[in-house]
Amino acid sequence: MAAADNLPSLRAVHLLKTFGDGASQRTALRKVSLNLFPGQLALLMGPSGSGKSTLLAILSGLLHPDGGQVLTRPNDQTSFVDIWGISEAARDDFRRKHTGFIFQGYNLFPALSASQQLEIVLKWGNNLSPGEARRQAEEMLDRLGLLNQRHKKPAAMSGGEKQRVAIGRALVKNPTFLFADEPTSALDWENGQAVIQLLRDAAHSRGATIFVVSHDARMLPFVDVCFHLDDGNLEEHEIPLVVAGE
Ligand SMILES: Nc1ncnc2c1ncn2[C@@H]1O[C@H](COP(=O)(O)OP(=O)(O)OP(=O)(O)O)[C@@H](O)[C@H]1O
Repeated sequence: MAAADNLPSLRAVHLLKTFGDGASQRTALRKVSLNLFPGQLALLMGPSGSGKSTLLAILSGLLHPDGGQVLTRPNDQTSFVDIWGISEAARDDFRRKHTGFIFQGYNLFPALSASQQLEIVLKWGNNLSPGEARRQAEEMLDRLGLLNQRHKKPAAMSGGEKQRVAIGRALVKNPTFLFADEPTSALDWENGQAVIQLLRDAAHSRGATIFVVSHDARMLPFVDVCFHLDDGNLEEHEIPLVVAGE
């Protein structure tokens, strides 16, 4: 199991979110609360339109909730930061220093090679020298089976290659929090399993808190906790006792 300590690294408290007005109003989250811990790989499942992407965006500091709090404790600090109670500049800084994202649409820079996509994060986010950034970028691409593709730009990559580059870009800076929206959707199961194993390693060996939205039930045996959203209501679900790969 995960090396979780007894204090959460991230707490959501009574999150509310509604979109639109009048007849077109949609309530996406209804008083959603959860605790995530250091070293934990958490999965969020639920039907289409149940609020999964909304919750991910609020937890990761990208979408303002209508009510409730997101309390985070980066790098095992003793006190919590309320990410929606600080200034926008402080929130941007928090995201840059402590969080990684894997978006559904990859969000790669069209003009940059696979290696440069990772190097830019290391130079900008972690202040590494160009040489060290390249070394760490290539090490990560190698783990993802992409070293030979390091000079390719997104237009020349397959969907699966783009997805793995996006995953490498999120993992390479060793974030405290990693948020992923359908990270295995463009992958066959062999590559999907490799990605899940990487996420699991990042949680269990480096103590990251990883929150993954996925429809892929094959992920279940690999995760430490599973939440289910239904029409904006969150429940924690039992996961299988046999943990894969250990
Ligand atoms: N920007 C928006 N404007 C209006 N309604 C929105 C917006 N974003 C989400 N919604 C609505 O909020 C609800 C939850 O949407 P959300 O995208 O969070 O669901 P989801 O579970 O991620 O769905 P999927 O699995 O299809 O990606 C839906 O009814 C959706 O139509």
